[in-house]
Amino acid sequence: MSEQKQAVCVLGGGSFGTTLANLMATNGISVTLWLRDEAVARQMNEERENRRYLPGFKLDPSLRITTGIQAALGSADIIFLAIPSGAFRSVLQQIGGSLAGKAVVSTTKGIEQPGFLMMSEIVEQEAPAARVAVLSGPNLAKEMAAGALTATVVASADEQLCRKVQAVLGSRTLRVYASQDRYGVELGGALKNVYAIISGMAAAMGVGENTKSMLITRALAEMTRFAVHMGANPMTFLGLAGVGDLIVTCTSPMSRNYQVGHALGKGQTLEESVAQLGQVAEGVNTLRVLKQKSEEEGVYMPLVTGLHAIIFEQRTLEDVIARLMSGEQKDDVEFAAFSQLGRRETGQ
Ligand SMILES: NC(=O)C1=CN([C@@H]2O[C@H](COP(=O)(O)OP(=O)(O)OC[C@H]3O[C@@H](n4cnc5c(N)ncnc54)[C@H](OP(=O)(O)O)[C@@H]3O)[C@@H](O)[C@H]2O)C=CC1
Ligand SMILES: O=C(CO)COP(=O)(O)O
Repeated sequence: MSEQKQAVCVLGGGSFGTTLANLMATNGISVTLWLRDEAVARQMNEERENRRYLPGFKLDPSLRITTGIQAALGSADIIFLAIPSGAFRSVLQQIGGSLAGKAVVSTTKGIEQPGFLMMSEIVEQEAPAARVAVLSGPNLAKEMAAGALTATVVASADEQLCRKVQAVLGSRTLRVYASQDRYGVELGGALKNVYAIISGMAAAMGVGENTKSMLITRALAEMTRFAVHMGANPMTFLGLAGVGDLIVTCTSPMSRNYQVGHALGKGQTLEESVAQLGQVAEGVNTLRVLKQKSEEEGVYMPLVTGLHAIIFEQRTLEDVIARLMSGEQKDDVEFAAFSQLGRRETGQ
């Protein structure tokens, strides 16, 4: 069968699932989008628009939308998961047995606790006979839906699977790059959300351009330090799924994590900020998980520690900033990090 005849299923009818499904349907791929909410599915089928999560974008006439998860899987060869991390495992548990031999691509940017598990590791547990990949990169759903030129990364040790995903997703507006560092690509996507919250907060405080640049660059140093400690390839963090995604979410008010940070910086509580958003901001949970893991592993992460202190330990912004600025003065680029190339990637 030629790659163009692939059948695809997308699980999750939020902004990203809808965007990906629609992009592939526009490419001429046979796509079924599954979502759990009957009323939203009915509205989408009637009006050919996802008014709840992606208002203003018309859906391709060929895109099928259903709330029947087994019907959605049908004969699909590739299944994309765009379910928030908190619900990811429970959705897989409904269908794990049907995924043997299928390609399963996680697009979710979060971490499960306990276990500090990436979403692809949950796929391996719940659907052990599936072929697994992840998709990550600077991919604001609304911009992709609007046809903005965009690049993303598909990562898997299974090169043939990467080619399959490139074939169904790549288009005149979307370039899909391949990587073998699945762990690093996935970790990059999850970690940057925390720094997007910090950047949104800084923007709300009216900080200068030097400060914004310092934050993004030190965020990259901090996330790379952690990732290298965990066995990811540091070079991955210089790519689209690292610095690329960090830049877009730390600078764009379209990022939901940035929006939460901005609301916090304007003095709202965490509960108010999240409720006002009405969509998922994975960085809040990732912050909790990362703070705990960095302490267990003894990895120095002052930005994570500082944000955690503000959000969860009732410390003032002024106090945290004063501490960050008076810490020991260290080296700029930690070249030692680059001497250990991806233990997880090379299986060492
Ligand atoms: N939006 C973006 O720009 C991008 C998002 N991502 C990642 O994609 C993932 C999904 O995010 P996104 O689409 O943006 O989220 P949204 O907040 O836009 O939508 C969440 C979707 O998940 C559904 N959902 C929640 N819980 C369940 C459940 N238990 N079973 C079935 N469906 C459920 C919601 O359904 P309901 O309405 O019924 O609650 C809704 O359709 C996140 O990890 C995010 O980080 C990655 C790249 C870009
Ligand atoms: O991951 C994203 C862009 O790459 C989306 O970011 P937000 O979840 O912060 O909107």
